[in-house]
Amino acid sequence: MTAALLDVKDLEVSYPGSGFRAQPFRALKGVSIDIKPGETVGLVGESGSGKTTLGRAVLGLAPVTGGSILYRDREIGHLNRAERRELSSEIQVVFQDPYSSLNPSMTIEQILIEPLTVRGVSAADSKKRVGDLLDQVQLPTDARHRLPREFSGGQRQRIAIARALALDPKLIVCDEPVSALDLSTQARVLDLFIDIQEQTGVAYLFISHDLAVVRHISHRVAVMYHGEIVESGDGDQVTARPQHPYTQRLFMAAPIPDPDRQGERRALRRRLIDEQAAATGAA
Ligand SMILES: Nc1ncnc2c1ncn2[C@@H]1O[C@H](COP(=O)(O)OP(=O)(O)OP(=O)(O)O)[C@@H](O)[C@H]1O
Repeated sequence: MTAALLDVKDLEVSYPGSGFRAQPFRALKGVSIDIKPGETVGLVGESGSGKTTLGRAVLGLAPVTGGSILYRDREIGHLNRAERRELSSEIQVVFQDPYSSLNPSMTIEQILIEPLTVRGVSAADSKKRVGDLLDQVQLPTDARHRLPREFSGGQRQRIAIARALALDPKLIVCDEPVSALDLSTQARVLDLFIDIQEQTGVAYLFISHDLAVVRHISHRVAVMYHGEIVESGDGDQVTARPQHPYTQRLFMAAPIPDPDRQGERRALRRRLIDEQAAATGAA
């Protein structure tokens, strides 16, 4: 038993050649990363570096050609049907674009009930759960009868988060979930992610190209460059005193103060995660 919820080791992903690339393309080269229960690991990197590919691999959606992905000590490539079904509840995803990720013809209630119905939750329990989910993402309960187009980008992202939470996941892959939002909305949605984590103990793999966003939310940060993790560690260190030239370039483009107002809160959150993981590992 390890204390990690997710343990990725030496992961290789190759896309088959097609179109402009005749040869297979190695999108991930020996990537190792782990996430503890309740922890946020931020994944930062430039466009095309492989961040989404890693997120998709964790969701079982990328052509893995080597290495391993252990989720709660089980190799996700070797699960039977029942285990895969369980895994698809426990690992959820929130995408970047709140405009295209919600079915425009379904009401919010229908959107949130869908994953519950698939898992056989009764109609009465599902309706109650919708109320709880809207509450959790700080939307009014009368939102349930409205359509996605009646909401702003930030509110739609809250709905996407509520949908991801419907089945009580242990891990959410968040792929650039605030990149399409304006700055003040970004800050509120990031704080919502943190509040939800504190309430539920869910872990996040949080993908972003923005160092400040990743620093705000993450306990630990990994930097991806050309399909490899080139730097990782404590979020404050990586984001304020970067070592790799790529991270340094990012930092030069948008310096982040160190320490900042959130520093103490982050340090406390980090300590709690480490203590919990140590307790689990010892059990
Ligand atoms: N389905 C696919 N088939 C072939 N190549 C792919 C496929 N998906 C991604 N790639 C390639 O893999 C590399 C990594 O892509 P990926 O989308 O993981 O990067 P990213 O860091 O998430 O970029 P962005 O921030 O732009 O989303 C890119 O060179 C991309 O062209």
